[in-house]
Amino acid sequence: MVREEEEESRSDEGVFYALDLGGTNFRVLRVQLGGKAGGVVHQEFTEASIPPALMGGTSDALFNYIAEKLANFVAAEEEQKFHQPPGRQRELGFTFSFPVMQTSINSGTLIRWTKGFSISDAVGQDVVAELTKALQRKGVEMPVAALVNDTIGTLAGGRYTNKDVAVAVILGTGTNAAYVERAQAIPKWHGPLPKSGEMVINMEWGNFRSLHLPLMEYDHAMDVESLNPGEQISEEAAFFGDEVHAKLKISFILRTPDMSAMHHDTSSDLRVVGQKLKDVLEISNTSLKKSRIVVKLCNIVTARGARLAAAGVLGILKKMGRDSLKDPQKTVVAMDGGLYEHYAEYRGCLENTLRELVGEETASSIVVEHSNDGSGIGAALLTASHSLYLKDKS
Ligand SMILES: Nc1ncnc2c1ncn2[C@@H]1O[C@H](COP(=O)(O)OP(=O)(O)O)[C@@H](O)[C@H]1O
Repeated sequence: MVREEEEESRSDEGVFYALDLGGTNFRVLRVQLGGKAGGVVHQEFTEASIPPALMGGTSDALFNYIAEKLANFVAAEEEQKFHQPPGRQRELGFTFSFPVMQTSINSGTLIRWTKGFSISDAVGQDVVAELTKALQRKGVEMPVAALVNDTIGTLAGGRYTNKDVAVAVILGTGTNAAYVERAQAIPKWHGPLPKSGEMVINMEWGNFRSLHLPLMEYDHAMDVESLNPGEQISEEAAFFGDEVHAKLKISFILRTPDMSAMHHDTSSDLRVVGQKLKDVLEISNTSLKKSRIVVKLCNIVTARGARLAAAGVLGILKKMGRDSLKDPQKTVVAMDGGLYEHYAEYRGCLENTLRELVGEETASSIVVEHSNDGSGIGAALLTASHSLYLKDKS
């Protein structure tokens, strides 16, 4: 839970940095905030992927790599574009989207890795301290003022420009959601109530389990397979001939962008499907009939994922009492993540399902919006509102 304090922070101005590590890619963002009415004056970012070897190495190796990219980006800051009020240090917001036990606004211990990372010596460590040490090793003196989850960052970034943003959903390598809740509706909160009367809930909905969403045999197979690769491969079907092709036995060989390309193949002979099967799986000469079945399969898998995500959003809207609005008040759901952004069929199915679930009348008051890197801006804003510099001066 994070207290809603952005409102008071708008007097902040200066250069803020945000670093976003949430999966296969990480981004570094530089923002010039223009004070009370100025908003975001300038922003620049750079992106890099995490080399697979570093995803399973040591904490130092990962954070050294990140610190080096950040150091290079900071060194490239141009004086003509970015101005820092005199005597004020640049500060950093760290968006770290893995399960963390947050111990303060700028510290938190890693509970476990997800999304393909497995760096055992980082588990149980304060990720802000790990990052800070690496920055110091690279000669970057930039305090980390806020540790943020990407859903929280997206919510804060979205709300900064549009007060109707009340929900943020990430659909990328992983998935999660956050929303604005009435503080009084949070039984486990016994502290003082925030002035706004609202708090933000980070749902960590990737861990959601419910009897209402039964796991299918394929879910179990995938779960087991992800821990013990190679042990749970179904060889019952021989769809592409009498034998199961060798590449089909390799877990996770078919990446979402390839599946998406096949799903969106509009050519009359489904040549993208044929090409992908050949390139990725080394299966050639697939008949048109079989290619059509492959597209249908892509559709089944996508529709299930999209409908589950829509059900999750409906759950939030119900909890907020916004699932049957008849008045013109809008509820904006800020979405981000590569899956939502790039997979048009997925995105369309999610939005149609949500409309179907809330009904036409309410659908007009629910707006699903792509928040383009709202998370980075949000992290920079939260950094500004929790500035260590301001704390020191007050
Ligand atoms: N062209 C694409 N079509 C479908 N899915 C895509 C495409 N490009 C990326 N993705 C999905 O987006 C995910 C990356 O999401 P992103 O939000 O960029 O990063 P991350 O969650 O790793 O920080 C990939 O794992 C992949 O599933």
